[in-house]
Amino acid sequence: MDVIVTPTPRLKGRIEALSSKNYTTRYLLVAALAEGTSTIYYPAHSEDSDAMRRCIRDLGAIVEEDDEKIVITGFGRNPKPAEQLDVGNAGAVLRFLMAIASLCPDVTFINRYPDSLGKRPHNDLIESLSNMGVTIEHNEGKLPIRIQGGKPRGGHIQVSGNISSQFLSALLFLTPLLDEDSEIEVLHDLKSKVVVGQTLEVLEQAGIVIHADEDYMRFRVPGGQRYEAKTYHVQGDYPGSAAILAAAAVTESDVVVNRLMENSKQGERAVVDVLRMMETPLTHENGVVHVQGNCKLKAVEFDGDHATDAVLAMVAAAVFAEGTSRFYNVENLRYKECDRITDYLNELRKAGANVEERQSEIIVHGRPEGVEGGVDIDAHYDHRVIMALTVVGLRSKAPIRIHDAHHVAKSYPIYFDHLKALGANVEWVNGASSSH
Ligand SMILES: O=C(O)C1=C[C@@H](OP(=O)(O)O)[C@@H](O)[C@H](O)C1
Ligand SMILES: C=C(OP(=O)(O)O)C(=O)O
Repeated sequence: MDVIVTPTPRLKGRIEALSSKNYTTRYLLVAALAEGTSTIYYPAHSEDSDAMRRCIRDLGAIVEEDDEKIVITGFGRNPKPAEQLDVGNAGAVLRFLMAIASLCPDVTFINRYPDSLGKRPHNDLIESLSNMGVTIEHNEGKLPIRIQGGKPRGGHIQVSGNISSQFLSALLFLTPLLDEDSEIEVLHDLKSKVVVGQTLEVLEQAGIVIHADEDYMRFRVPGGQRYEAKTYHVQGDYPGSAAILAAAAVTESDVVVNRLMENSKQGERAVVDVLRMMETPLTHENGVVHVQGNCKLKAVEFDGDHATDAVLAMVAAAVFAEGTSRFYNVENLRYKECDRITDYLNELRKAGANVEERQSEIIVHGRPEGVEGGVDIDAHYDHRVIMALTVVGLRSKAPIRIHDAHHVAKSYPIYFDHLKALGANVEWVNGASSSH
């Protein structure tokens, strides 16, 4: 399915932020790793969280749900031997479960998205798990991946952090269950460091003890621990809401988004500060962000690694800012659902934006007068590209058509419903290519 985004000068209304994808996948996992029954209130409903739910079920968790909650009876440290797992296009779900699958005799992760997740590298985690005694067959570090585990060894574990923080998070979920104590040492740089804070927060809520150095480069993990069954409440999602807030910033708007905690550990909450730095009129109080956009934005310089999943939305806002914006330290955007630097900037250029790339930087020469639009956009299987290009389309001179926009459901299936509720002119239409 495609979406046609027709220029929309005004947005107005109030929405509830969707629930956080990253917290939902983590709570599902720790609930599965506990032996009793846990309850997760207000879980996210998206392809990625569905992937985690499906896989923990395949590994033996009992999952029941109604409109407001999921109730899970976990398998503890004894997942049921599953032959195959299908994580869809979800990177974090794959990496976390690769670690947990090493408790199973023989599991293969299938390659259902060869042009997206199928291209992403997992070598760093494969190397760490192999050094722990797990046998792994893989396609040059990519899917399909077969894991023959059983009894991985703790001890001194090294993992590289310069491609993705998910490899480290995966080991933090696994090591408390091992017989031995572990010491995890992060090699090179640690990208998306803030997300590790979410992993540690959830582990602590699940009763797990981890001693982390302040810079998150070294961890001591006592072995022989048990995950406790608990009740969890999922907070609102900043990465998805970042696109809504950017849309409000580039239009004349009066938009309220509820359920965005000021003290959240989601790095993407920085979108509020960045929009403020860009001089968008807004307030953030008691979990409510209120944007009163006036179409006027100033350029900004920002270390994107603090808010990885909001960078594309911020770049979309910068397309209409006065001056040149720079988003630096973002190289690992190249290893996501698509190359979020080269592929994304190509689509932005088609729409008329003036953007440049460096290996680890995105530079935007703003066009406050608006961009031409009137083009077809390739989604590259990437929900965040779809959301960001929609923001650009709202302020284009002619409509843009985003092909295969249904991939927005990876994290935010109701994104276009929310935008419509705010008055945006967005319409689903049947796409010519149904193969994606
Ligand atoms: O741990 C997680 O849930 C995530 C970590 C980040 O990935 P990287 O660490 O690969 O940057 C983020 O971009 C992704 O959407 C979710
Ligand atoms: C990159 C993302 O997710 P993942 O790495 O889990 O596929 C994302 O949600 O933007």
